[in-house]
Amino acid sequence: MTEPGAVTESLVVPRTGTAVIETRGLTKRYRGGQLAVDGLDLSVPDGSVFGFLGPNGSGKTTTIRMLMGLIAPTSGTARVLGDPMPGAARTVLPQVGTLIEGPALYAFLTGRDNLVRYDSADPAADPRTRHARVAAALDRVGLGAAAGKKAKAYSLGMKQRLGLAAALLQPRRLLVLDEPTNGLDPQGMREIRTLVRELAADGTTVFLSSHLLDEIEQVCTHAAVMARGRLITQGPVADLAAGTRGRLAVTTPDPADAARILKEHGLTGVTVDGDRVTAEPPSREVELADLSGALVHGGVRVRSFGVERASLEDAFVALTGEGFDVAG
Ligand SMILES: Nc1ncnc2c1ncn2[C@@H]1O[C@H](COP(=O)(O)OP(=O)(O)OP(=O)(O)O)[C@@H](O)[C@H]1O
Repeated sequence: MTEPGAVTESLVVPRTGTAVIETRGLTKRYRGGQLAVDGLDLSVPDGSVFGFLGPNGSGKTTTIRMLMGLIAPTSGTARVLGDPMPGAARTVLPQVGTLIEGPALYAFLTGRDNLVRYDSADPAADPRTRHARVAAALDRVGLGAAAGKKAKAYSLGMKQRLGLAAALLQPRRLLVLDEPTNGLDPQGMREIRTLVRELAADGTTVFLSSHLLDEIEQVCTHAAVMARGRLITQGPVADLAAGTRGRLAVTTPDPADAARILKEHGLTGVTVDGDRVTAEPPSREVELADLSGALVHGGVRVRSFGVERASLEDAFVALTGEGFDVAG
């Protein structure tokens, strides 16, 4: 006989497929006339690590400001955790942890006292649990041992983690992080990325903006790609590049000869980087065998030969016709 409890449990439907952030035609034109965000339809699935990717100036920060109710859209709508923004800001924002434009820290206070002060400014925060919550948040971001140090002695990466700890003082359904690794050294970047993965594994949806393609590929399950205020594409990261063909790559100690032969066979976009020669792949699969044959006949010693999996960068270039300008 089935226990009633077991039956009930099997009926619990996980919250999947719902959008934590949803925008329709979201548009922002600044007073000077600048169209910063243009008709954005964004859908951020529950439980995703969602990368909001675009070169500098593509409208990411403006979008985040609208999502958080900090500025009003010119037109269109935004829903966060199912409720309209900015209308429902008072009920929505307490469920959202944010790290936008770097944490505001008091340099002469310790990391711990910064968090105590931050928590005290939150009217909804229970002072009786304050010290326990502060300690837990510091541990969560790996700052337990440095909690007694003044914030001015923290590295940039530690300051950023302290900002994240502030966002984690309350249980959150959604974390919104604007360029969380900006300005950090590789070690600091790794720490933040690891932390983001851990937070997501705990079930928190993470929405993070970045102008770093490899960061999105490393950390995110889903992404939206912006260029000049418009959404180029969105979806699972694995699918975004799937529609794009990767490049033909040849590794060889004879790169100049290899490049010449590829060009002679009509290949375009041939570039040489050390012992690596890449090109736009030929349009028909059968030509690949002819090409490798031609290289060998031409005396090129081939170490490796093949069409590589397309990266998000390849997809961006294919979709926009522009290079992904990280320097912005
Ligand atoms: N307050 C403002 N008034 C007028 N124009 C603005 C304002 N804020 C941003 N812009 C312009 O809107 C466009 C989008 O800027 P936004 O900051 O949203 O882009 P971004 O993708 O976040 O880039 P970044 O990473 O450099 O902040 C840019 O052309 C920018 O110059």
